[in-house]
Amino acid sequence: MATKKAVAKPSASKKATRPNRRRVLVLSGPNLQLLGTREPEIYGRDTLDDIHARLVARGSELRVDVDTFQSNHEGALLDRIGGSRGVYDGLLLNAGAYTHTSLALFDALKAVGVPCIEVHVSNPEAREAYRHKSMVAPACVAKISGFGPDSYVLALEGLVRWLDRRASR
Ligand SMILES: O=C1C[C@@](O)(C(=O)O)C[C@@H](O)[C@@H]1O
Repeated sequence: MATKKAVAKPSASKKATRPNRRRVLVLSGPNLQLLGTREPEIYGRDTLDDIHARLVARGSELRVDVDTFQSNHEGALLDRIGGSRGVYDGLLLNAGAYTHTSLALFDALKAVGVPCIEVHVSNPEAREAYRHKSMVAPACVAKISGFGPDSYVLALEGLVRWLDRRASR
């Protein structure tokens, strides 16, 4: 008697396909090159290079290639965001003081539609009133702030979860 082999049907829950590797661009704005010596009681003692090294290491555990960029110039940040569509799966953006002023950064994020997590080392909402308003927040999928230099790594982990969840929908 011929026996039928059971063939497993793909279930809805198996739909999630995880891409092999992802690419994430980490952008830091004005004065963040001074981390390490800048008001350490607020920002801690890690340099931006320390943070970038940790992001690259965590990224390789998460199968994410991490590129990093810092600039004090709004236009340079805009150029990197503007060139990110189709190149990067996601962005992390600590726009520094431009967070509170830059309609142009908001517009750039909206224009490219690449998912972005807003990042802050400090917790701006717990500081001076002029830091409470974020121009970029409405163009971001989430925000991580107040964890010191760990904010960047937590934001990378959060972005990966966000991308995984989107891929499984
Ligand atoms: O430059 C910065 C750093 C910051 O973005 C942060 O990472 O905590 C917070 C901003 O208010 C400030 O202008």
